Amino acid sequence: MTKILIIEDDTSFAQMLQKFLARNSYDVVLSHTGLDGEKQLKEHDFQLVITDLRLPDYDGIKLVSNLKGEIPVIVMTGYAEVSTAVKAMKMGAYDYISKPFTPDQMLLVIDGALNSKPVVSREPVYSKEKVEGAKEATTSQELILTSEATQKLEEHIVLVAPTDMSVLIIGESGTGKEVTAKAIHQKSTRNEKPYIALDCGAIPKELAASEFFGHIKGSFTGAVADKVGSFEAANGGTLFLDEVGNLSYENQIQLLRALQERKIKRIGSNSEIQVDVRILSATNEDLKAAVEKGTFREDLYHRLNEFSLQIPALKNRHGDLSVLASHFLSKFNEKLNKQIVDFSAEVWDIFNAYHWPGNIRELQNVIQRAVLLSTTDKVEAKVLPSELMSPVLETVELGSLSKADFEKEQIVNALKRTNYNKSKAAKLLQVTRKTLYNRINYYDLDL
Ligand SMILES: Nc1ncnc2c1ncn2[C@@H]1O[C@H](COP(=O)(O)OP(=O)(O)OP(=O)(O)O)[C@@H](O)[C@H]1O
Repeated sequence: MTKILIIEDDTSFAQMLQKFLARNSYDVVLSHTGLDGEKQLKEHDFQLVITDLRLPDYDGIKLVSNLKGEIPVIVMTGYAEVSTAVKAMKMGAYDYISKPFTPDQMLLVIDGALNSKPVVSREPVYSKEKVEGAKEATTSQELILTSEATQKLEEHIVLVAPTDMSVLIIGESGTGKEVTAKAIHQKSTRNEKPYIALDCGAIPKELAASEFFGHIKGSFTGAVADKVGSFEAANGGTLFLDEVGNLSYENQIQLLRALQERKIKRIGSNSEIQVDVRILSATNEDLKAAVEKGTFREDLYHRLNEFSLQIPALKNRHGDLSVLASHFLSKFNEKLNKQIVDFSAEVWDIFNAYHWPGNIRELQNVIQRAVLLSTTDKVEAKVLPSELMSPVLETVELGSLSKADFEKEQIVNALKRTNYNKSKAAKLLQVTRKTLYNRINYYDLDL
């Protein structure tokens, strides 16, 4: 029986969830504090953790980061906490679910998490042995790029894919860096060889070398059997290093050496193994700035970045939004056995006005939830999560210049949505009319 740990300080809600999941054949252990949750994790083997993000004695994000991707984690968030949820996902959480949610939504997210790939995906997605499966994987992971903002990106993918150049894929969380990496592999001459993905953000630094290069039994405490590292597993094919900016300095040196010499040694072994691997990597932080700050090695940066692809945030690719939304609508219609034909005009307006901090992943989650909850043949606004309805000015520090563009966009969107009625726009933004006027003057918005 699958064992799940729920960490939630609201005891009656936690018990309700426990009963529901027990009826669905899950073995659930409850913890009402972060510290007790940690204790339970030490004492039992869980296949999944579901945790509230705000615990009185503990920060859910810290818990996610401590687990380092060893067990999938789903975070439960309250109203308008998407940005924190996105942060949790960057730290390695599998997914988030916004309260209030229906039991069926929870089952869907649990199902996804339990079937998610482990930190190191050993599955050669497009290997020779899996030609049959490869087609399936391609359709389910279809890369949609249709807007002007992504036209160049598509051209660049087509040009760089057949080469052996290492590609650095840059973009916010959920913009599609991993699907882009898979698409490059698929369009390359290595597409019948393995594709291995390694999440550098989720491996503890002491284990990174063993993940990269493998080890032999007994070479360190915990090395209970021989292990093939990602370089060897990807030999002849492609190695995708996700969140590469999170590698420790020491791990950066080890990686650089392997890339320069094209040879590796398993930990504890003296024999060198020749490897032929194409490296794709991804980052959601500014690696150039990390180089300037001295936290990321410049030589490694240039090795990884023979070519770079910048994936725009969803809010900057509105031409793609409608195509992506329709794509996810048919995907979830099929998955959930529904026949919803479209979104209402109001829903389209909301989609277009929203800033999508979780990018395409968030859009996909919103549509999955909407398809599940819809009872008519059109998705209506009432089945959308509440955070989409109210722009999140309150999470933006007013006056912070780094957030200026975002804030300007929020103001313009709110005004458009209220037909330029400043009182209504101020209400929507949850600021006073006076603040709104001040911000309009401050930004010199021509309205
Ligand atoms: N262009 C796209 N077309 C279709 N689906 C997409 C596209 N981009 C992303 N997706 C979907 O959105 C989800 C998130 O994509 P992906 O995991 O590639 O993002 P990411 O940028 O690697 O995120 P993270 O930085 O959090 O790892 C996936 O389910 C993916 O299939």
